[in-house]
Amino acid sequence: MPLEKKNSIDYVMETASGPHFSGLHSLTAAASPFSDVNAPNQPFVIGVSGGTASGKTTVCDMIIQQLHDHRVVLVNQDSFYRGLTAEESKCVHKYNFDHPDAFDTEQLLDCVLTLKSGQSVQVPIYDFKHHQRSSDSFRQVNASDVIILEGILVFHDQRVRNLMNMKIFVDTDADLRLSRRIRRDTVERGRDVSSVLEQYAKFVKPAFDDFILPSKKYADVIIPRGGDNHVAIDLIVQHIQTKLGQHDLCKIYPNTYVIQSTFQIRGMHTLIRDKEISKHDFAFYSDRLIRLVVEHGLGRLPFTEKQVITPTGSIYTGVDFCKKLCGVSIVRSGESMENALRACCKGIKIGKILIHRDGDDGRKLIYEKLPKDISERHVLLLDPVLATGNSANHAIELLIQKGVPESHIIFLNLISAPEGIHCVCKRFPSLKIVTSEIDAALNGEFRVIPVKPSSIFLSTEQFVSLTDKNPSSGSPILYRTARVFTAVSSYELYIKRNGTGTHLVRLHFSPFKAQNFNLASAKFDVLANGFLLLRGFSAYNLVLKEFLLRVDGEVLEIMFSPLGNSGFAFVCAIEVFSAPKDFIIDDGARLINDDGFLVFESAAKKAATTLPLREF
Ligand SMILES: Nc1ncnc2c1ncn2[C@@H]1O[C@H](COP(=O)(O)OP(=O)(O)O)[C@@H](O)[C@H]1O
Ligand SMILES: O=c1ccn([C@@H]2O[C@H](COP(=O)(O)O)[C@@H](O)[C@H]2O)c(=O)[nH]1
Repeated sequence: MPLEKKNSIDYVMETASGPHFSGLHSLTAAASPFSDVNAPNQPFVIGVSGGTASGKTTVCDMIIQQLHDHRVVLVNQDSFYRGLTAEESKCVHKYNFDHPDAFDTEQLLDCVLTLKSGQSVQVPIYDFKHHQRSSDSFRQVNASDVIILEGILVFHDQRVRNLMNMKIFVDTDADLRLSRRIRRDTVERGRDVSSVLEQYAKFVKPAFDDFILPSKKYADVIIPRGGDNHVAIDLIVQHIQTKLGQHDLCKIYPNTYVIQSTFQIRGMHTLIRDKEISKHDFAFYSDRLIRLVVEHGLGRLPFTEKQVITPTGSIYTGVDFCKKLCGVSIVRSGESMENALRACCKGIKIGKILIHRDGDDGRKLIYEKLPKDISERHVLLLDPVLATGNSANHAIELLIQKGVPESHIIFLNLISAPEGIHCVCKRFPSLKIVTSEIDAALNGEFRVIPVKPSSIFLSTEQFVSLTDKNPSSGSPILYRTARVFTAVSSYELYIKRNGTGTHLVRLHFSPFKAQNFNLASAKFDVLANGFLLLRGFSAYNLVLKEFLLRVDGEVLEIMFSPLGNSGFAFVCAIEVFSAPKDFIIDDGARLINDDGFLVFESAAKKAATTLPLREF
């Protein structure tokens, strides 16, 4: 069959037999071919060592402060002091706290390995005054992006060193360290100066020379003057941020860009993923996130240099935006990104692609409405969730068939799954993907649907609201207004959480004349979640149409598609009622007619129109 025919709306609608899914399909982790990349990102482990009172804790605090947009946990080697036995406690001044054996290194190893595996741990609490661990309390340390392991001997054991991605040695003058130690131990640890000096001479200094200083060679970075060295700390933080900001997939596919994560962005993601979020907040925060993605995507467009004269008469050399641009949303969910795109690019042209699954064999049908000159434009392809990537690939293929160079396509997502990134980037290496978060992987429970769950959401701005100025007497108010759509437009109705079930859709059409529109001359198709409800429909009188259809999910999309010369569609009112789940008998429904009866199989997967009541 010629492609033209295959892509025609008629063909799509004729052959449509199942509901449309937005491309978000669940895969079990086991089924995923990308298990290596899907494994949760390993935390970045930083080891910080140095002599006593060198400023290790101070440096760690400064790093944590600057890494404010990441989850960072600090693990102190001190927490793993074994604690003294009753016998040892009696002559504490003979105990060497600076020898590697003073620590339970096996427990420390376990702790870091557990945190690296993404689990939380209970870290012991050590009391320096009594040289004991607390017997009944622990500090809960949660899994995080960065683990900082700090202590005088954290570089001593090779197994601990091997867990570190970065090793920092804080190098502070010995005299300064001693003076700090005297002050700290007398003020904070209840010691007297002579015992501090005695311990220092007997254990602390020799252990520094024997174990700590020799471990300096393992350091990747040496920070002279500890916390006073702001330049070194800034450089370290920048390096960590680069490492963290770069998702593994961005290293594999350099054309994948994840917008820089901040607490604000993580906070917004936390909100929109919270099943308790209100509709209003969901719409507000997802829109904020989408705008960030759109702005980032626009930043990936080519630009030309431009000079302007400022009000003070000087020349400002800047850049000029790329003008040949358009948005294309993958219907249905992509439309939720259109407003953000319009807010950023005034008057931008927006096209639509509907990917329609044809049966269960994976075949797809495509309906499109794209700007005629799309081949000359850079395309921002919109779909908030990149899941398996199948729908995206169909949409991209279509754009390329329309003459858009692959490198002129920027695919914007709110949330991307690794499967989707692999699927799209492997096939289209020159295209760019911009996303605000890459999820761990798709799994059975992963069903983020970032469409705006407002009770009803109109996806277009190309509509006109009409009012009948001369209504016939007694005409209900419902029929005195209408919405006219001059382009493919859809309403998204958020039904309820997991609204799977049968719904009655009622459409009201009352043709009147207003402004330059004669509603009786409108000719259009109406689709609901991909089902063709009305084909080539015109309303010459007041018409009420009812349909029963099953909705799998939370969103019911009703789409109006103007046809032929009329160039517009209209509707006066839409009503949706929920029916009991088993309202339509799935198998065995029969239509009795003169020739016998017709048996319907999988009736619930089809749309049914109700028949007008007649008087006999
Ligand atoms: N740059 C600095 N200037 C002044 N005091 C400092 C500085 N760095 C650390 N200190 C002080 O020295 C003591 C030991 O510092 P700390 O960071 O706890 O070292 P460590 O963790 O290496 O034992 C603390 O009392 C701290 O306030
Ligand atoms: O019960 C204890 C345990 C340890 N110490 C001393 O503490 C330092 C290590 O901590 P820093 O914060 O790195 O200075 C070590 O030199 C031990 O001597 C102690 O005095 N009593």
